[in-house]
Amino acid sequence: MDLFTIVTARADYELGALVIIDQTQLPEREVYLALKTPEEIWEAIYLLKVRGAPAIGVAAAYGISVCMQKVDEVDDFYREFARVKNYLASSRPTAVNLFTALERMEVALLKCQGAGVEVLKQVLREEAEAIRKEDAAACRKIGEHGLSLLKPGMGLLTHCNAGHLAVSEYGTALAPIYLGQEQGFGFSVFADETRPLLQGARLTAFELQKAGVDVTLICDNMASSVMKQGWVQAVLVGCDRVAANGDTANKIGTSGVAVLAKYYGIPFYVLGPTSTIDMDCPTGKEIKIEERDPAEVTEKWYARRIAPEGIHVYNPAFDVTPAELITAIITEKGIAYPPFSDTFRGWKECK
Ligand SMILES: CSC[C@@H](O)[C@@H](O)C(=O)COP(=O)(O)O
Repeated sequence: MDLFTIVTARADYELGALVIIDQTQLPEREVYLALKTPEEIWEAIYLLKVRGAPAIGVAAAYGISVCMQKVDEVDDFYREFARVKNYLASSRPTAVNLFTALERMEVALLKCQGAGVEVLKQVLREEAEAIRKEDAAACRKIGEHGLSLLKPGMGLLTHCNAGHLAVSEYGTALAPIYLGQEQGFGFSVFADETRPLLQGARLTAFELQKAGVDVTLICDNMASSVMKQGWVQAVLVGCDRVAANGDTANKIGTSGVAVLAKYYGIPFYVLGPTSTIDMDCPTGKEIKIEERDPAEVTEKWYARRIAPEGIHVYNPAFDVTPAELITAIITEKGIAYPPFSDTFRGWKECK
């Protein structure tokens, strides 16, 4: 698929850079950035130039690997690794993939204590690549499991962007849609624009249109109207962190869509890799919700300021959908139905 030629994040070791497509410039321009320092990588994650839970994890893994290729003293290696790891981990708090990817890189490194610096660099390169490949493979499986719950001709609704740009290849929430497209399912998809940063309008609409899917963009406050008219038979959303009880953090506005789906009797599906399930987080209450710059609400993306100067703004980037509103959670390992925790435990135990 033409869409899949877009590279969300990759390491270019000759250039000494993490290369990403700048998602803030989509859909107008497909611009790639070569990020060479921890500061540039931190800023790209913070400013959502690379975003989406798995993509942030992959970018951080490649990013730290690229930065560590420049360290030649074995004595400095572990100290510098810890410094860059902690720094990158401070870029965004909610998506667990950022932390698990960086932890995995550290574990790989710690297994090689006593090795020479070239071995350590190689280990980081391999681990980062393994993280990306596992995510891509998980997406395909998520798509297959998700598609088994859908029927040809269905109307679907999605919020934010959990597609190719947020992971790689099929994405998570969009994976059944891409697989269905390949198999002639003829879905019609409603993409919520997703205020305030418009990931739905800028990214999901772009992706689905490029893939030839029948997609209609709606403002967030139109979801109830399209559901009421019977145009939506299932909601598919991604996730940034799933607590052990199934409470799910995803882009702000997701919980509102879940409430609407419950009201209209529409199944509400959460799709993501098992790496997004955080068994150390018992419920959604323990998930840290990122709060962002008020300017994202008052002026960003608009030609002029749209709110009075000095207005108080509350700008949480995510919200938590309670497990009781979720019909099923679909991962690469299968489909979990409520109560979710036993299934999660089984998945986590058999790695
Ligand atoms: C497969 S991506 C899943 C989630 O990360 C996605 O739905 C989302 O909320 C992204 O938020 P963002 O702030 O754009 O990083």
